[in-house]
Amino acid sequence: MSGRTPVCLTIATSDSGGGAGIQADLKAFAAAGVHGTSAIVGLTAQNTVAVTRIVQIDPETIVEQVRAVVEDLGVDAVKIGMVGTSTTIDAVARALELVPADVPVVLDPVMVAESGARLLEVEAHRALVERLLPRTTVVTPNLPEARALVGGPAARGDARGAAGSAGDDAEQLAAAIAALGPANVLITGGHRDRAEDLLRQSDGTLTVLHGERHPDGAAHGSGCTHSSTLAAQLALGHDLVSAARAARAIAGEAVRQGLRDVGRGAGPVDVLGLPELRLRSAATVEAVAPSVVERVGAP
Ligand SMILES: Nc1ncnc2c1ncn2[C@@H]1O[C@H](COP(=O)(O)OP(=O)(O)O)[C@@H](O)[C@H]1O
Ligand SMILES: Cc1ncc(COP(=O)(O)OP(=O)(O)O)c(N)n1
Repeated sequence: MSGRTPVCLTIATSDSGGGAGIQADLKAFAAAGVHGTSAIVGLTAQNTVAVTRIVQIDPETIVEQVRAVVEDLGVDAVKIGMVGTSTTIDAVARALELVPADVPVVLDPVMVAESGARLLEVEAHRALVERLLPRTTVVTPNLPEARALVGGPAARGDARGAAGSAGDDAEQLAAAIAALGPANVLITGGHRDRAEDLLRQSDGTLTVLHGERHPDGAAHGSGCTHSSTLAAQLALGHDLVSAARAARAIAGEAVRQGLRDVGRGAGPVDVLGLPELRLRSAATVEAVAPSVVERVGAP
């Protein structure tokens, strides 16, 4: 990698609760040391227990946001998150034509929130498969989303699904999804017994990415954090297996140190290590600007 700061672009939806979506993506980019940019395709009124409203951004504004970023800052990797409707998917597909063909695209096929709300209209599944998967470098479904992509039961409205058993169908699902056009498939492990991610590369090679399962309770945004970290690692120039390993480790750590004291539902993951940052920023202000501290403290 050259000395230039890598730039990542998230094309996704805002989560007003700050746990998932655009907000999680920008935090994951920052944690990885890349510059984060965004094309916001929709807004959710969302907290840790519910999604109460979803609004889509108009298609031309979506395309224009991507154009503005590509033409000036350049893009080293793209992450696509919640896209919501087929009209938005169509705009995202048009916007991707502005991104150079050799730039990796990570697609997180977001369908259902941790709180249970549906985030992708059922009629939009087909558009996601037909318009976005063929331009995708790595698609990162969780197990229920993987089933839905190949037309399984999750497509009928239970995309959250049950945790897979030790003998779940991840390998067969990865092969079936690969046939739909993405270069590589990474089935994430949050819904699998051992929280193992499974990577299927374009040549059919399978790699299991092991990691500890941490107690649930603060996993809101784990999928967004995972896919954004993966995009950032690719932007940094790492090969796919190393990038997938880093994404598994960092998403797992973000769940482990997740904010169980924030919200009444599943708390947001913490990819930045906020308690440590709080301590560090207090010490830094003392160290670099004692006069400011004195002035703030003065009557
Ligand atoms: N409880 C957990 N402990 C450790 N890692 C987890 C846990 N839940 C999810 N992960 C990791 O976080 C990433 C996102 O996984 P997943 O939960 O499957 O996605 P989503 O949030 O889209 O449902 C994966 O790398 C997964 O292995
Ligand atoms: C606006 C928005 N985008 C994505 C999600 C889903 O986030 P994800 O990390 O995939 O999964 P959960 O944390 O919700 O399980 C969302 N809720 N909102």
